[in-house]
Amino acid sequence: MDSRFVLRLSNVVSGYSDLPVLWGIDLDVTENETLVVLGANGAGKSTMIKTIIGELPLKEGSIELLGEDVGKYKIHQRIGMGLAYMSELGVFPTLSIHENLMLGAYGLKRSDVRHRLEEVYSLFSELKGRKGDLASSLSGGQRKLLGIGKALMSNPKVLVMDEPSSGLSPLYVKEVIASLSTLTGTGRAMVIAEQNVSFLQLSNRVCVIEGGRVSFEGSTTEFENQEVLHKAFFGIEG
Ligand SMILES: Nc1ncnc2c1ncn2[C@@H]1O[C@H](COP(=O)(O)OP(=O)(O)OP(=O)(O)O)[C@@H](O)[C@H]1O
Repeated sequence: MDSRFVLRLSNVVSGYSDLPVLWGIDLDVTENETLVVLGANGAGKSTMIKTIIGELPLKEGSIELLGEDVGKYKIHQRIGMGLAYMSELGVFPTLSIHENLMLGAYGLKRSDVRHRLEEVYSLFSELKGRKGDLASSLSGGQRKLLGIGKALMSNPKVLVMDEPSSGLSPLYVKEVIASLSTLTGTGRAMVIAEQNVSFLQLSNRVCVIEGGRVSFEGSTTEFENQEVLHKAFFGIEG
């Protein structure tokens, strides 16, 4: 087993009923890497994220997290091993920013909690100034940041996100990208499923899903040099 891979999907087949949505996905993510998973509506991006975190069972294939086969592990077991999932559904509007972050610290030692809070507040200083405010008072972009901050409380090795841009205006998308850029190269791998190509600013590698299959996988530079893909996603000649 190659320890450089923090996450490895081999021949992953999964879906919601008897008919698979993902048809044999192979994908490796190395530590410190930011992988952006692109694809059109219905391509299978969310299904892939749900399968990685353990919300959907594997029909075939395997998933390794930090060298361990986690295919049969439940979500909480994967999270305990170093996987985190950013979801805005995990942000509770009637709780304060601080209380939301503390929910992400479940099971941590008190001294670790202090360190984790310091890191999250230093990454997202606008949350720090509003610790006591209800999450419901945050803007859409700030709510996403709180979701990311909450996921970071467990100090994950692999952070996965499903469309962090959804529902955000271009200005807030910029804000989220700027905040995520402070996370790149901090020893964590990030897997970001997106339709918004602005997220390529963050990525080292790109994976394109079409009809539940990987149609491209390579460096961001390679992706940008692929005229057909470039045109398909940017709508312009490469
Ligand atoms: N809960 C579900 N039950 C049955 N089929 C589903 C379910 N969720 C998604 N699908 C189907 O799985 C396929 C892939 O959907 P998925 O949500 O993974 O795509 P996506 O690439 O994330 O798209 P989008 O960008 O629109 O969110 C689609 O055909 C969709 O209809």
